[in-house]
Amino acid sequence: ATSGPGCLSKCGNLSIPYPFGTDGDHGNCSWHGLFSLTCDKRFGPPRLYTGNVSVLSISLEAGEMVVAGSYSQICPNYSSSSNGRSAGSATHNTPFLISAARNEFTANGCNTEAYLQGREDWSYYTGCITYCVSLEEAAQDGEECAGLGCCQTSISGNLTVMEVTWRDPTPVQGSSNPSSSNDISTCSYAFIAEKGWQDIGSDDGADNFTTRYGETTDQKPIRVVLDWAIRDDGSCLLSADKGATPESATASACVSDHSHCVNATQGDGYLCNCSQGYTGNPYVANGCKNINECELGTYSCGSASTCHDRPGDYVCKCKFGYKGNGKSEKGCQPIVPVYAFAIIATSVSVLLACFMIFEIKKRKQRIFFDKNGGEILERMGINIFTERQMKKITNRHSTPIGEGAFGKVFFGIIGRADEKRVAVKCATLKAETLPKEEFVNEITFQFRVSHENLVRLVGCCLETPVPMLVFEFVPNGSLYNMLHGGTKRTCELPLLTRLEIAIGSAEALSYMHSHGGNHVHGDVKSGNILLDQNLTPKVSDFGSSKLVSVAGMYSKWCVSGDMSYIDPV
Ligand SMILES: Nc1ncnc2c1ncn2[C@@H]1O[C@H](COP(=O)(O)OP(=O)(O)OP(=O)(O)O)[C@@H](O)[C@H]1O
Repeated sequence: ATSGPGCLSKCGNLSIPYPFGTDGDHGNCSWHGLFSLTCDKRFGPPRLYTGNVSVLSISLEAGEMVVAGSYSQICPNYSSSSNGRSAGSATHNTPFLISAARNEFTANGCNTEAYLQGREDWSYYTGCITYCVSLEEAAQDGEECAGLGCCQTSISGNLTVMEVTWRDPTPVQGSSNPSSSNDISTCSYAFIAEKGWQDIGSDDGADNFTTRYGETTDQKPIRVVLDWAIRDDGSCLLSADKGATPESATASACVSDHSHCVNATQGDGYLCNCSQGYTGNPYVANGCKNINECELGTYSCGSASTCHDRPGDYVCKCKFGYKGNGKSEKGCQPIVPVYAFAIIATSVSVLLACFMIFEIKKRKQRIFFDKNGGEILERMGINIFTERQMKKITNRHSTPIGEGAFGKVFFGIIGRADEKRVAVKCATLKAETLPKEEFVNEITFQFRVSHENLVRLVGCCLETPVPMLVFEFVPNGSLYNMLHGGTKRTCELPLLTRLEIAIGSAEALSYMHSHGGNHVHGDVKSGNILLDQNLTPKVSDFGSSKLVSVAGMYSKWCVSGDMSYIDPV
């Protein structure tokens, strides 16, 4: 990120980010030559220097540089007077200032006063007094510097010149002279260093000063934090067309897209920062690069959302079935609320169950239809009704007109315009049907025979375990009811009518015996002789006992019929 070819981007392990650069042999690499560093390759690894001070690290974002500082010491054998050796530092005419926020002044020793004098006119003056009766009393490594063997104090900002001076402390009134009363013969040290530096152990586990009061050989470099900034180049300009927000502040050194200007931490001048969502070097063209938060894992998206990178930002897109903003506190909410899911799921299950019941019923109906020879009968032109049609015909079995051994008989109406009244026989007991072939023959025969004294078979429904038989409706009920039903009509039947009923019934039997081959009724009784509106007899149940027999009642003797009419032999 340096300004020209041949400029070093690294010195040893340290990066040299622009505006810093190594000038001299390699040309003008630093910004306006003001951030010039030198890389001393005589060391292995090479060391970076600003002037004669070793650079330890550079931070572009914070505008800080950490350098190796020096310390001042005074030892008893040098002098018992006030002035010892002193360490000074000067940063005037450089972009650097000693960071007041990040450094502090420390003095270690027993019975000593260390002063820090600063500013170019030496008008700044602060100091630290330490005293201890014995070294045992002095603050040890890691203990707080509170005056006993160790003292620390904050420093003022904007210091460009500093120097440490020493003086023996004035004896405490009432106590004996410390310098003569104790035998402490250690050296004292004073330095400016990064806050907390003294208490941070070095890599090999030893304290930065091996002992605070002993010889300071092989100690780690004292870390001093310097604030740097682009100085003498005006200050940040707020751009009106961008809403004059701090993020819109510009300055000539902030050349990268997505960068802005911020005021220097200390003193005049400014720093450049990459805008939020970008990182890199704002001092070079295109130096600020987008941060892919999704890849780095530095995003915070709610559980129902996924991270998607955007230039300078990221979005949390809600997963399928959710809506909202995964970045917001509310996060992504299900599009369909949970209770709606439950309702939908229940409805779907109910629908599914209904569909299955319907399917199972349909299959059963098909099985019975096939078993009862439905296809053959259909081909023969027999009226075959579906179970649904039967419900409609009987108006859901709403009008029962009688009950026999076989089951119940319901009144029904077929058609609308030319209404045909019918009697529908439905089995209520578990019954056995004839084998398919015989059943088909019998139905066909019943359907085709036609005699005015026979109850005509109109059709059948084959979708039930026992087929439903549909007969023409005979309005005056059975002869039995007419004779014994307790109505006054008993006396109303004149002899001639009775004879006509007997003749009509006999003609029906004769017809069946002569036209129907082996068709015997098997259950001739007054209950099976029905009377129409003209009291014309119509023999019913002819062959229907054959079509359907009640299991376990008659079939086991191979005899069908009413017990009271059966030949006792
Ligand atoms: N075609 C029909 N028209 C009018 N009513 C009928 C018809 N068929 C039957 N019924 C009425 O239904 C009653 C029962 O008839 P069903 O033939 O089932 O039994 P049943 O003949 O009385 O006895 P069983 O079943 O033992 O022969 C009859 O008594 C009659 O009143």
